[in-house]
Amino acid sequence: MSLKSFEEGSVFNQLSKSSHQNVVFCSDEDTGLKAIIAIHDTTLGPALGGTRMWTYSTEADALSDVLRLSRTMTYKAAISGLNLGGGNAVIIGDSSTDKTEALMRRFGRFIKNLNGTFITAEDLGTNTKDMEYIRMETQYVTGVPETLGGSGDPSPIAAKGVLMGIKACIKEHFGNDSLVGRSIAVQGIGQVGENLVHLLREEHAKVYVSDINEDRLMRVAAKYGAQAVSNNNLLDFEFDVYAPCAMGGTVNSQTIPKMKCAIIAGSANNQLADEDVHGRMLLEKGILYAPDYLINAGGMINCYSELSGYSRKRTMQLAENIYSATRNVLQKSASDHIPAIRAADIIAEKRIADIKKIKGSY
Ligand SMILES: NC(=O)c1ccc[n+]([C@@H]2O[C@H](COP(=O)([O-])OP(=O)(O)OC[C@H]3O[C@@H](n4cnc5c(N)ncnc54)[C@H](O)[C@@H]3O)[C@@H](O)[C@H]2O)c1
Repeated sequence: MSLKSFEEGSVFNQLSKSSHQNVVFCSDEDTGLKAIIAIHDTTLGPALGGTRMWTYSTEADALSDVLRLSRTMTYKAAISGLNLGGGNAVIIGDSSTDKTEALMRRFGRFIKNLNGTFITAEDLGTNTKDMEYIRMETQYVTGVPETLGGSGDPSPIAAKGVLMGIKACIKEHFGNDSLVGRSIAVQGIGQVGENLVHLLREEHAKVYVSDINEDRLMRVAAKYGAQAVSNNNLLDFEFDVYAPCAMGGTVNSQTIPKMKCAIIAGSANNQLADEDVHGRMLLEKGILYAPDYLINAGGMINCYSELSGYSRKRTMQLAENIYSATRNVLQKSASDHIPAIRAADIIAEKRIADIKKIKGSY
């Protein structure tokens, strides 16, 4: 193999194809730290993104995840009108056995060395305690506990944003955004899902819930007066809205033909298994899709607010803006006859290009 060609999927192959501004590999033998920080774009501001700790099978898998996640953060910030860029970090390891104070603080030193171009927050496998350790080494971290001046748990804000996305879709489809009597299936009733069920019931929607955790399913169903549905045949039922709030990839070539819902709008990241293929399939089937990175931006909005002095009221207002942003995307999707995810990408890319131009002019 010549030095000019890289093996498909290899670390160098992925880097050669990516459009990231900076990718930093962090390694420390003493603490066992192996991490990658990817900064995708800082046109709009410093790159903000979570730190995920996960047992990746290969280093190439870890790189692929961090490149994809950081790019999504760029689009999420851009479409939400935030003055932030997109970045993300992954630590390779088992969060239940490999995580130590020293490892998190060593990782914090790597973030410090990036001089504010990357700001992190919690993600899968990390929590507010870990953010506290990072904070001991650098100021460039959000999501620290409320007792330390942070914004605390972002999931109520994330759920509020998803509610706004659902209401915007309901308005587009039914002509008014009342949720009274609308049927909504929430798949995954964890931190975001449970908050969403609460908000939906307050608006008198008929809520159906499913989760792989039976105890949680029964508890949440009873607490909010929702109906529990088996996770295996959730898509066999007819709902107005399917709200995926667990894992990604549930909207795919196998599930779309079975779907009887009018709308898909939930918090899960990367809901479409393949954005191009499945975005187009939804458009052709007439199912409205609220782009995941737009309506689940509440977590990022929460971090953004923390950076500028946290105010719950202002944060809620920013989350409420997701309603008009979703309506813009759906209208562009309808008028240009393009998938909603593509319409969202175009709007986000235009904001970045416009700001890049004005930044280049002084
Ligand atoms: N927490 C946030 O602030 C936030 C912000 C933006 C996006 N998200 C995304 O929203 C989703 C949910 O996040 P969360 O913080 O509520 O997670 P969580 O871990 O608290 O809850 C996930 C729930 O989904 C259930 N679940 C897992 N696999 C399932 C399956 N196959 N079918 C049905 N249920 C399943 C789990 O049992 C759990 O109850 C994730 O994709 C996350 O990336 C979260």
